[in-house]
Amino acid sequence: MSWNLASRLEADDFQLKRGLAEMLRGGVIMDVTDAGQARIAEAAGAVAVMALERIPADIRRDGGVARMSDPALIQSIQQAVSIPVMAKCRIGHFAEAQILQALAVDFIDESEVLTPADEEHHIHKWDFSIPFVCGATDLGEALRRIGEGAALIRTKGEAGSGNIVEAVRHLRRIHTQMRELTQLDPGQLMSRAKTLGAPYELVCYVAEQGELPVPNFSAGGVATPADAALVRQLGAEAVFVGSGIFRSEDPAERAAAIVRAATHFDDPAVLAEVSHGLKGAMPGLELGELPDAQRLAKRGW
Ligand SMILES: O=C(CO)[C@H](O)[C@H](O)COP(=O)(O)O
Repeated sequence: MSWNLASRLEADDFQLKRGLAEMLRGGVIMDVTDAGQARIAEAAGAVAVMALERIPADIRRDGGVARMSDPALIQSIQQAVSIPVMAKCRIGHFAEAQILQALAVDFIDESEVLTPADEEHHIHKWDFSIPFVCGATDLGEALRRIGEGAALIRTKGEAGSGNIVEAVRHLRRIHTQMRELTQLDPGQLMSRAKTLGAPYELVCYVAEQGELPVPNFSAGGVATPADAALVRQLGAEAVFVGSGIFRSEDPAERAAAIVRAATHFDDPAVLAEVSHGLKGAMPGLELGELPDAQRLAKRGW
């Protein structure tokens, strides 16, 4: 295989992975912890589910080490639904990723929601035939993950918080940084690659195209239909939702409402209709006083 990044991104196998990510555009990917929840998600119109043992709010509450889910759980969810099934491995835990690949999940999420296994290295994702999704809080982090082979980026937000503020921060930051790149002279791009800590070829790509070479979704803290509409209007091409659905008082209704909101994100009349009469949203966390050690978005680099 060529080590040239541009030719790797253009290769058929990467194009296929990216195409799978593009098929999820406009939709909602829901965290589910059992087959019953997966069926609720599918019936509500989710484009994919993320199989995991605990939703992020419960991982946050329980503390301790959070690892890849039991394969039996993942397989029971694969059998329950016909939509794509994603599953998470720990950052840098390539052996968990190998297991998920053997289970033929549709996407592997190298996720900060689980406890990192390696604080220095993320997985070399080019080694895998299954596409990876990775989180990012800024453009440099997004381009580093793509440089390692990620076919889909999601802004991290602050998973399990029920608070949209970090998702908004990360989306705005990435879009601002991409716009800035398009204004630079070619002679300024190497210097910018250095400050971003990002591969030069990918910095040049964004400067020319004004966008990432893979889709960018949003995750972390979506709790209401309006939250989903907000991140879509800020440029997220699809939305991951976990705790906001299954920690609310009305998971099935809320799931369907969030799907409609993600689709009709720029139609306030539809947003008013789907927001009407829902029961209680998940309780949210005020993040201002949350110490860094409890911030999942700080995991990875
Ligand atoms: O973990 C995820 C991505 O890796 C989740 O899909 C997402 O971040 C869920 O966050 P929340 O529970 O706040 O909706």
